[in-house]
Amino acid sequence: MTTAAKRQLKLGAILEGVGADHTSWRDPALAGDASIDIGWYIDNARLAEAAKFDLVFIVDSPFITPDTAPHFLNRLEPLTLLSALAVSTSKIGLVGTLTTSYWEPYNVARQFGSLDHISKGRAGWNVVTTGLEGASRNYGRNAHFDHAVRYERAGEFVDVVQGLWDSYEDDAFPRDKAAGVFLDKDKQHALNHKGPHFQVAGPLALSRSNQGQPVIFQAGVSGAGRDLGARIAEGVFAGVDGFEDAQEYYADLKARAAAQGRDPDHISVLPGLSPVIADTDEEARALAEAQRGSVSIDKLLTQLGRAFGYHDFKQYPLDGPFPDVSGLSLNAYKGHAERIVRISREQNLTLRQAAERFGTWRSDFVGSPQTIANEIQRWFEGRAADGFILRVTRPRDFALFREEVVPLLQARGLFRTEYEHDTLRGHLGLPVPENRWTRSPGQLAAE
Ligand SMILES: Cc1cc2nc3c(=O)[nH]c(=O)nc-3n(C[C@H](O)[C@H](O)[C@H](O)COP(=O)(O)O)c2cc1C
Repeated sequence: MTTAAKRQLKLGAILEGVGADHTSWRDPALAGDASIDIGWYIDNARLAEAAKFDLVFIVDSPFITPDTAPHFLNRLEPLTLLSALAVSTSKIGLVGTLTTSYWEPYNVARQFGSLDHISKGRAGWNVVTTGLEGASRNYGRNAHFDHAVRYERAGEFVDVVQGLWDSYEDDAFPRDKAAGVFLDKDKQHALNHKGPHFQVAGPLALSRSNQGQPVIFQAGVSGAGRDLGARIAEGVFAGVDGFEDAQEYYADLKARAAAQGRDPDHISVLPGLSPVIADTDEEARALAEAQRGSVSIDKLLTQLGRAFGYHDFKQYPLDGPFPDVSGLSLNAYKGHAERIVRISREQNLTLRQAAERFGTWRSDFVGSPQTIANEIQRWFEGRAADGFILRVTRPRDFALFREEVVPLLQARGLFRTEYEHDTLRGHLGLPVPENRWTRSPGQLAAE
């Protein structure tokens, strides 16, 4: 485990345009088309880079309903968008979400491998299996893969992609003009994967980048999700519910990684962060209350239903107990749905209280810049987080965080004042993965 002296906070910025909630879009300072305006993304990626963030993060899902939150209703495809950001920035990491349920490993290996070359080693892939059942109907299926099958496929999918990324040894291309030798054929390798879900021959027509391979992110909550994250993830976007829940998640994920023979320091736990910042704690609390109060109960019930595959909670009495949903197939965002049910039962929440608690991002970070910095430090030093992923939408909130909170973290020696590396692996303190075809027999035997 890294000693406290060497540990540095990691900060990411989710670029969410008009917002994944139901009120940010009404902010007068936010253009209504921010989610489809490449200029908005370039501007905010550059602001995050100027504040020395580790990465920008693009979330995604291939299914919407009329009630979906504004940013998700009308947005750009992550990889297309990140390629434009790659040529508009020079240091910050570029992490995109792509589902393993409705893509092919060969294509995904090419796309993220290409982004890694275009960005000179700054690409990351947020591996999701898609929790929204409706996505299946956009890909010719009548039903979504069962949760357990989704994760089985996802594990094999990532293994194939990482195998394809190693198709060429790093010195496979001598490009010897005098001798007329472009490729050393002994250093090109076919994967010839044959598994329960995928058969992929390879090789991939793309060499490795200067960070070896893109960084793998994940956001599992359920047992299966955590096990997959512990095996493959180098960054985990954690959806946690307060400090104690975050400490439990952090300890559990690191233990699962160690149990699978991994260095727990090579998996960063990064909870989402939606701070509400004002000059004083009182003003910030009032602002948070006003923001929360501005979301209609209808919208809160819709957002609550999203974790249950957009189940319609409007059919139940608002001030009655959280309804019995045991008949629902929790095949959507299983971990989130199970946690909502558990907490609602444990705390005897009414449906209204559950909608207010889980229907919008609850912020544990409300206060003056000092208060926010203190709470970030408490989570970081209390091993509840290795860093955070800041949700970027309202300009004022992002500006306050960059200009008021980041300098406090830097003054405390918790966060970088300057980039020391050029790749995403470098920023995150991750090793460049050895090419499997050039590992020594001893290393292969040790695996
Ligand atoms: C902060 C955060 C961001 C997420 N972003 C996405 C996303 O962009 N696309 C997606 O399909 N799922 C996303 N998820 C959902 C996860 O991939 C996963 O399905 C969910 O956390 C439930 O985990 P489980 O499947 O292990 O129960 C996100 C989850 C969290 C906590």
